[in-house]
Amino acid sequence: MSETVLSIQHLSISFKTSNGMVNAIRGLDLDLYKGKTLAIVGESGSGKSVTVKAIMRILSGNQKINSGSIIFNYDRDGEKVSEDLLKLSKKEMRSRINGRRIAMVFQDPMTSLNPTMTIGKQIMESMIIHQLKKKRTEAYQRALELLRLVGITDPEKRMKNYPHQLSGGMRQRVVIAIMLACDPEVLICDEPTTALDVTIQAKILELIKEIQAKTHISVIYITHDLGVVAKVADYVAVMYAGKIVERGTVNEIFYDPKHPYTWGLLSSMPDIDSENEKLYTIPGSPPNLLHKIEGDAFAPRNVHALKIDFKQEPPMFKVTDTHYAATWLLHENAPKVEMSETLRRRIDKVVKEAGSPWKQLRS
Ligand SMILES: Nc1ncnc2c1ncn2[C@@H]1O[C@H](COP(=O)(O)OP(=O)(O)OP(=O)(O)O)[C@@H](O)[C@H]1O
Repeated sequence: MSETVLSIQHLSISFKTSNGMVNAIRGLDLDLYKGKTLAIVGESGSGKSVTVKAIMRILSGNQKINSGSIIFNYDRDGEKVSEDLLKLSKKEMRSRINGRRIAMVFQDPMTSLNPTMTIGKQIMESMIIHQLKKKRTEAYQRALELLRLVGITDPEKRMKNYPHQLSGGMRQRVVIAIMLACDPEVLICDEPTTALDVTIQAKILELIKEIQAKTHISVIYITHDLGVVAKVADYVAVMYAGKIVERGTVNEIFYDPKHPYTWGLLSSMPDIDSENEKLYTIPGSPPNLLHKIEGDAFAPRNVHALKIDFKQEPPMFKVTDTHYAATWLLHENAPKVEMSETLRRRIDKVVKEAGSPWKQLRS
């Protein structure tokens, strides 16, 4: 296993609201490895965005970090540095980390672009702000190089364009170029293709993979689209109600999932033939995070729940060195419950058809 770039340990975050404290992240542990892609998946409200915003330290003012650390390991002038991002001031985050070493691509490219500035200027600005030593001519050459890297033809001409002169897919490419301008160690992608049409989505995903192969950047992908996960991820973390309930390599999560919630997510993902089939949806809805959760947060929705699930939270059981799941079904005394035959058959089918893209799931 490669080096750990980011390590989140025992993270707990609440938000103060007029109804009380929302316990959005309830003890989260997660590692990102150098040069690898980690996909964080889960239903809406499971805490994916809050997790990555905590890394960037861009949570809203009503946030309260109750405990935990986010250790970032990187090279600074040839020296290995290990810092807890939660201990840095906002100013330090802005000047040394955000955009410089950890960059984020959002769903809507316009949130990251300045409509009144040419794209060339925006890419160069990013380099000049963060790497003061760069000369303008050097920055110009590097901007051209980055536009080529993200697949933009005729970059000299494009440098003079304003964002509104580009298509949605092109804008997202430009955002990626801006984010790469400072050679960050980590790129966080928050549903970066959701706003784009399906063919453009595939191209952007391909692009991020190509860039990763060239630059060995580490990528965190947050999405509720398992089709995207199958295409981009090396590792997958499944989130439910502010916790990681299963994590493993992409193969382990797709072909040997252990948590009933992961079974549910995989079952609700359409394959190419299920166009006219009624898709499975996980019964019930996620818990209200304003209230204290007894036992396993997924228990009320889990048809395989055991008595203990309603009383005691399951620990992370080890399946392999890379695969862990928080379900009492993995306890040695638990009854033997496997994923349904239908899901097994579907997964087998998809494995056989590997390479054929699963239809995009959008919820
Ligand atoms: N500023 C805030 N104030 C109060 N609650 C918040 C705030 N931000 C997030 N939350 C709550 O934290 C929980 C996790 O939200 P988060 O946005 O991380 O979910 P998500 O998994 O990213 O969902 P989606 O896929 O819809 O983006 C939700 O219950 C949400 O309502």
